[in-house]
Amino acid sequence: MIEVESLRKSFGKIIALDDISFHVDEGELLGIIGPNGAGKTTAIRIIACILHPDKGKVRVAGLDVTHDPIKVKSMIGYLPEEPNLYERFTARDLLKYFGELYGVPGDVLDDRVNELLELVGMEDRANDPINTFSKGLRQRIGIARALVHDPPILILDEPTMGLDPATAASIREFIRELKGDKTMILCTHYMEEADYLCDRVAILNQGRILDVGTPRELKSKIKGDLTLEISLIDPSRVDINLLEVEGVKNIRLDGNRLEISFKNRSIIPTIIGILGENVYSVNTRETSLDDVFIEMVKGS
Ligand SMILES: Nc1ncnc2c1ncn2[C@@H]1O[C@H](COP(=O)(O)OP(=O)(O)OP(=O)(O)O)[C@@H](O)[C@H]1O
Repeated sequence: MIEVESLRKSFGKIIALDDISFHVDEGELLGIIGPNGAGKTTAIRIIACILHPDKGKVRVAGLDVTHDPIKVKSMIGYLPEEPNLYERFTARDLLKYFGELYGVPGDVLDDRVNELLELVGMEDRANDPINTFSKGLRQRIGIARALVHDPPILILDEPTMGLDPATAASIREFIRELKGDKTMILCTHYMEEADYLCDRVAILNQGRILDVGTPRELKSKIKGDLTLEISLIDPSRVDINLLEVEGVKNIRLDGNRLEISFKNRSIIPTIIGILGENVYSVNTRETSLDDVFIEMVKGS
């Protein structure tokens, strides 16, 4: 549905995107994760026809974004990082205004607006002006605005940034409910969010894609499926070479904290045996996308 090929974009001397390629299949939710300034927003703004690329190609449903920007825009709903909403409009009027702008026929517009207000749980605030809304309500109305022309594609830039945990969770559930119906791109700094929602995740750093895969593939490739967190009594007595037994995928020693990742829990007794009485405490946890992100960005 979306094909990005050898995309480049610079702002003066800053190379924001340095030859990136990826695709999003129809009905898929692709996450883009990366540190600040990695180029995430630049990439999605080019796909949404807000920025022009310097080089490379982006096709949306077979249409080239530089040749057919109007048609492409009509297929995309875009929630920017900070949606610029018309403050004095009521929620209902804002949605009607954008519906008209996108050419939603008058006879279906009222129903569509009511449906969207219900979908984002804002029927009771429909007639209140935007400037009375909290950040969470603004995000909800921003998402409703992005959906007003019923686009097949939804692009969300940090939809839960700065929201309290309960509101963030309800927005995540909302995105999850749209899965399959819409082709989606989600930029996020929250690794758990990417893990929970995304079919595949692209890791972007300094304008380059480090890897793309399902959260499971990425975790397994980098770290194995389990991580042993060991608190040591005397880190200077640890010989890392001895711990590199078969099945161990990654070892990190930081102060008195030792992290060892592996695929199969059967090697745990071997490792504990090697460390012997130097072990103060042990904890086992599943490898997270956070681990993958830190490891990849550190090594790039
Ligand atoms: N309009 C602009 N003018 C100049 N530099 C820009 C502009 N937009 C982005 N950049 C630069 O391009 C690089 C990529 O920025 P971008 O906003 O795409 O990153 P990001 O991954 O979305 O970051 P964040 O996670 O902080 O939102 C950064 O170095 C940024 O400063």
